[in-house]
Amino acid sequence: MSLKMSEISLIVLKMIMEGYSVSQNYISDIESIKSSNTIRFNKYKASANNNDYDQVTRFPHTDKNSLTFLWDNGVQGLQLLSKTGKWTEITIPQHGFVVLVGDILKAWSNDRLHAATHRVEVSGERERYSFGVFAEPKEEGIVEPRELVDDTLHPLRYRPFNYGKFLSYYASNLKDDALQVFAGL
Ligand SMILES: O=C(O)CCC(=O)C(=O)O
Ligand SMILES: [Fe+2]
Repeated sequence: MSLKMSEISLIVLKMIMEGYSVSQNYISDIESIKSSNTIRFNKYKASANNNDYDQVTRFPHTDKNSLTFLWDNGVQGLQLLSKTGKWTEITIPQHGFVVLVGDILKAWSNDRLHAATHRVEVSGERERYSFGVFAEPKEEGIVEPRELVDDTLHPLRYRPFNYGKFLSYYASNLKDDALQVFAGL
């Protein structure tokens, strides 16, 4: 499973980056600091009210890794915040999954890709279970946006940074603007 997921995450990563016509060298750099995937199960109580946060991923957040793959047990509840500030419910298809861009891919793409803020709200009587595979760089990997940068519309937005240090910084304050504060220019 983990090996297959690594392959899929690399294919999706490549498709996205090739869509932006970045050089093969750049894609190889991104690939070369790939790591294994972290896996997480989430459980959400049925009809929990909004103050009853039994699961931290109920809170609005962006994922701090590069790409996230999500499945659920058919009890919907995942919501994405649009750029215009509207929450939209996302249905994860029964035999499919949803891919979310995380902060690391946002940085690598020099903000061309948007890491959507998301949260979970469960209503109804059934518990929600979700399963996430989180593709991320090695802790010692350096995230360095070099391409997709130009002087006019897309000036460089992030300094090169170490993924492990970024995670430690986020873990120490849990603020969702961690990427901007830690590495933003
Ligand atoms: O349960 C979900 O659908 C979302 C989970 C999530 O956002 C996460 O694990 O980071
Ligand atoms: Fe998430």
